[in-house]
Amino acid sequence: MPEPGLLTLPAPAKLNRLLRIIGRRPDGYHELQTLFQFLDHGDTLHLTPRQDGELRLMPALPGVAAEDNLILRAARLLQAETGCRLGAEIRLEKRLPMGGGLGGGSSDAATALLGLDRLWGLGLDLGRLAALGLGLGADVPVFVHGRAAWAEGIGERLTPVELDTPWFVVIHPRVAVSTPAVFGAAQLTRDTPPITMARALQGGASSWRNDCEATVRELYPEVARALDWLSSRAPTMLTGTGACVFARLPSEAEADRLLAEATRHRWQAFLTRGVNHSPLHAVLGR
Ligand SMILES: C[C@@](CO)(OP(=O)(O)O)[C@H](O)COP(=O)(O)OP(=O)(O)OC[C@H]1O[C@@H](n2ccc(N)nc2=O)[C@H](O)[C@@H]1O
Ligand SMILES: Nc1ncnc2c1ncn2[C@@H]1O[C@H](COP(=O)(O)OP(=O)(O)O)[C@@H](O)[C@H]1O
Repeated sequence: MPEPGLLTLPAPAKLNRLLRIIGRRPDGYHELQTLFQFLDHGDTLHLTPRQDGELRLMPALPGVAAEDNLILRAARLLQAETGCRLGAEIRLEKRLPMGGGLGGGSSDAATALLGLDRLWGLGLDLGRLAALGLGLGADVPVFVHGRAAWAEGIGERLTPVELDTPWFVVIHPRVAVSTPAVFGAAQLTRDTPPITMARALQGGASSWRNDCEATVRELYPEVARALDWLSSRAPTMLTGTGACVFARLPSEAEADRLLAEATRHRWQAFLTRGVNHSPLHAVLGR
């Protein structure tokens, strides 16, 4: 028997198919140009309403205090913003590595915002939920809108795009990368000339690069080893500030063969496909 009021929702991963750092704002945040695409792989959230207004999250994530968990922060923000007096019981099935550049925390937060909006009958539009989400992290708005996107600013100015949808073999080099450490590194290049979205799309996947790669290679030798191994077999990039690296394959069969080889070499890896529409929005019908 399904639990009454239970809502089970995906929190998909993302890849940065391209990432250019074109400047730094006075507040220290970096101005980016990036292409976000979702994956058909991610975390799952199970939400049930509570009448007493309490928020409970299970299980705890190693190294993350409950109050710092982006799911609880999103839930509290929504309660504060709307005056809603309902609460929720939230169970998180965590599959995405933390600090992996796959946006797991941001995606969990977006799924909590959209899921609780539905559970509590709030009816907020995506623009308002995205504005709330931006206060939790630069990557949250793209997950709220649910469309693959060309992003500018710190990642909040979004234009929906339809990208190619290859199969990917993603390797997690078993190290957590600190996003502030990469953005704070002296050697990071911050002066890549801006380009138009049209030019970026015209260039196609073979022209896309990630400006964080050289710095992440220097700071995290495990990531450099994964990039070297994978790129000798298929076109490969770093996602976000890492740690995950991904190879792009034209067919599932080729991706399967590469995954098998990666596993034999004891890499922690998985196979997935790029999707331009978030599976979260498909489930919610938004
Ligand atoms: C760079 C990206 C690309 O997708 O990478 P990943 O973190 O997913 O690897 C993201 O924009 C990251 O977004 P997110 O992880 O939400 O970052 P936030 O929590 O907002 O910021 C963490 C810290 O990174 C730095 N930061 C982040 C984003 C940005 N455009 N410029 C920055 O300088 C700031 O020092 C900030 O305090
Ligand atoms: N629900 C959550 N899932 C993952 N990380 C979270 C969550 N809540 C807070 N965090 C914190 O956010 C950090 C970045 O997480 P994550 O989004 O997984 O990585 P990235 O931004 O590199 O893709 C984690 O190291 C953790 O400290």
